[in-house]
Amino acid sequence: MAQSFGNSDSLYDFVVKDGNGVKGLMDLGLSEVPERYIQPEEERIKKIGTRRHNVAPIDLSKLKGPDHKKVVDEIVRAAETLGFFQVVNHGVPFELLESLKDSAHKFFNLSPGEKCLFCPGVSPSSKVKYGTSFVPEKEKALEWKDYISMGYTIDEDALQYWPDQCKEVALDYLKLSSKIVREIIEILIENLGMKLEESRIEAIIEMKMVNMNYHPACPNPELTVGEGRHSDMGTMTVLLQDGIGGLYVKLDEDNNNNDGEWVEIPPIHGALVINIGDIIQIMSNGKYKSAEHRVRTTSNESRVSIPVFTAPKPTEKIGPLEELVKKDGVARYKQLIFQDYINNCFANAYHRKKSLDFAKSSP
Ligand SMILES: O=C(O)CCC(=O)C(=O)O
Ligand SMILES: [Fe+2]
Repeated sequence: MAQSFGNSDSLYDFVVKDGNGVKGLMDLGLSEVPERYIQPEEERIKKIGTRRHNVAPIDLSKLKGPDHKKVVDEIVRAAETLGFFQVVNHGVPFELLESLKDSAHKFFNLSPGEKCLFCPGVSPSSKVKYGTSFVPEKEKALEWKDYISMGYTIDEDALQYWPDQCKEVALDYLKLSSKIVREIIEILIENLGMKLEESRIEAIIEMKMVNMNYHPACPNPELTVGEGRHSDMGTMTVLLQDGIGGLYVKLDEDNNNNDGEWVEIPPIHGALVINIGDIIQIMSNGKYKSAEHRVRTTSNESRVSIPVFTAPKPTEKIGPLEELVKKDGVARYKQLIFQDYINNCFANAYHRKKSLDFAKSSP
């Protein structure tokens, strides 16, 4: 028998404050989504008629052979156009990818009480947070998503504070993904005719975090979103999605022949998705794209996705690379402190504003 929520506040308390999440809501046996989850028309995601971005994944192992230049060109082209691409032979073992997905399901299948041991204010570390939606206290329509965020500082803390169900695999994944990120950043910077010192590259990916996202099967996928439109505010993201699908990326409106069409990044078994973040778009003076993306919900299966986010530390100064500004004759973005950028992203996310607009230099 489905529990009824007398008003929107009691639903909010149940899902957000009491830590039941969307999973807890679905476990009540709802046959339709509550009002609070219904997205405005323009944010709903149409499955039918959406093209799949059927581009072969890039084989990273070939960077070490005679095809080096060809692989570099593929990476650069993808970063300059869609800002999303998939990679295989990336160094993260297949078994680890499988364990990650299993451990995400294990964590979200815990009771609300067990998951809420990681709720803000209760969690043993401010770097570890279980929650739902994005900024639920500010959002009119909630996202159909629960998540656990695990910020990295040192191995000992990860092994002490991250949830037992996933800490070991998540830590291995974070380390291997960081290597991929470093390698791709070096390629992208070199392609601009520059070389960054090792310490500078480390500085722009100093903050590292693994998230596990959980989108329960949803009775009304046509009305909801698993994740609303956004671009990743950090440097680069490595993403593992399961086989269910539903990740949509917006094509660059500047490319002629389309006006912001959304395409689906199809799941490829064993592949990882690479997503260029806002910081790389800013540093490259707009040459590489941080694309808007969002996630659809599904009616009959629960989806998991596991991103590793990398970003500068909050006090880091960011802006277009100086040599590039000289070459281009214009700075398309201003210099700013990353913390100010983060603050702006959180303040505007629920207004669906493009976070990158804040960094644009005045005309
Ligand atoms: O679930 C996905 O496929 C994408 C997740 C995502 O965009 C994010 O967590 O920033
Ligand atoms: Fe994202």
